[in-house]
Amino acid sequence: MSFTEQEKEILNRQLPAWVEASKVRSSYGKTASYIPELAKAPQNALGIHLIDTTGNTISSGDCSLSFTMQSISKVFTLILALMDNGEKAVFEKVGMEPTGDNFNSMLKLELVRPGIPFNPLINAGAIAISSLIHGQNAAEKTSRILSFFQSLAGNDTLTYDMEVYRSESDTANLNRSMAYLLKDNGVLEGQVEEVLDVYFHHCSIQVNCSDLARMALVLANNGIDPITGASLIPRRYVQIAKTFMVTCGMYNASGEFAIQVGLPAKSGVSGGILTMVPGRFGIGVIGPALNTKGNSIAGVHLLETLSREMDWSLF
Ligand SMILES: NC(=O)CC[C@H](N)C(=O)O
Repeated sequence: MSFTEQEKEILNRQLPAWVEASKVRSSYGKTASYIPELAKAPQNALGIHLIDTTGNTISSGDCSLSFTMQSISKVFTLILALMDNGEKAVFEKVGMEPTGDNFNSMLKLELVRPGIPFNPLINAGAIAISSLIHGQNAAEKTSRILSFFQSLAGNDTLTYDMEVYRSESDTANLNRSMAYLLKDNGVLEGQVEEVLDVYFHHCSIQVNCSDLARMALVLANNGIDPITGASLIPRRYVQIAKTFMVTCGMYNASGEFAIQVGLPAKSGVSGGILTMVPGRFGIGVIGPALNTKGNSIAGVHLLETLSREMDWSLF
């Protein structure tokens, strides 16, 4: 369904002011620095792009900014792993529950038996998912992921930011230790370093807000790209992905986000957020300064405003 005349009128009139008001929040956050390359992002940027099912778009702020998908990619590698292996095989390796811990925590891998990651959207779970992607070797798996993302974004120029890839790969001591623990627990298939290479590659796929919005639109439309009519994801797997986005997509701030915004969403440490109004719009947001939970501080504020003013909460 297209933007209504009233929605268009309100968004065109108010969105720039809402973006400006949320931008101010950036000074209370910080760009991620544990991946050194990410610290170079413009701290005060904020942009948003919306697309409806007939292809109308509305955008405001710093929408031309490119950034890496980071954890947002986990939604789509989960979907590809489901398409490759089916539900049963995937959920033998990862659980379905939120952790309440930080996204890169390995605490529960030792505390709870069996030592499988709680869900596919935390780092441990996404690394396990990377090992389930079909392909002869890391290069083939990586290129299958990239082509899948290109088709979802309707953009065959999507590629990796190799600086960010190298920066993460060179400094990923925590993810590396987690991956070796998973291997020891019998969760990871294949060679640990190969699995990590696939994971670092998909985290470093470079996008802008309009790519995210278009990918979100496919989820909002239950797996069919409404612009081309192509059926890209089985509906059941979209349902699984959207449910995880509500329960775990904003890490251990997912409950608060569900109350304040009430939309399925996934954030990444580059400051991107992919969200949607199901059946209606895909939405991409970028705001590199993060809050203490690792979510874009200005981006979350902007989505809270939009949801409240436009009455978009699903709940
Ligand atoms: N929260 C995130 O976006 C984390 C992704 C990042 N590549 C990491 O593994 O640490």
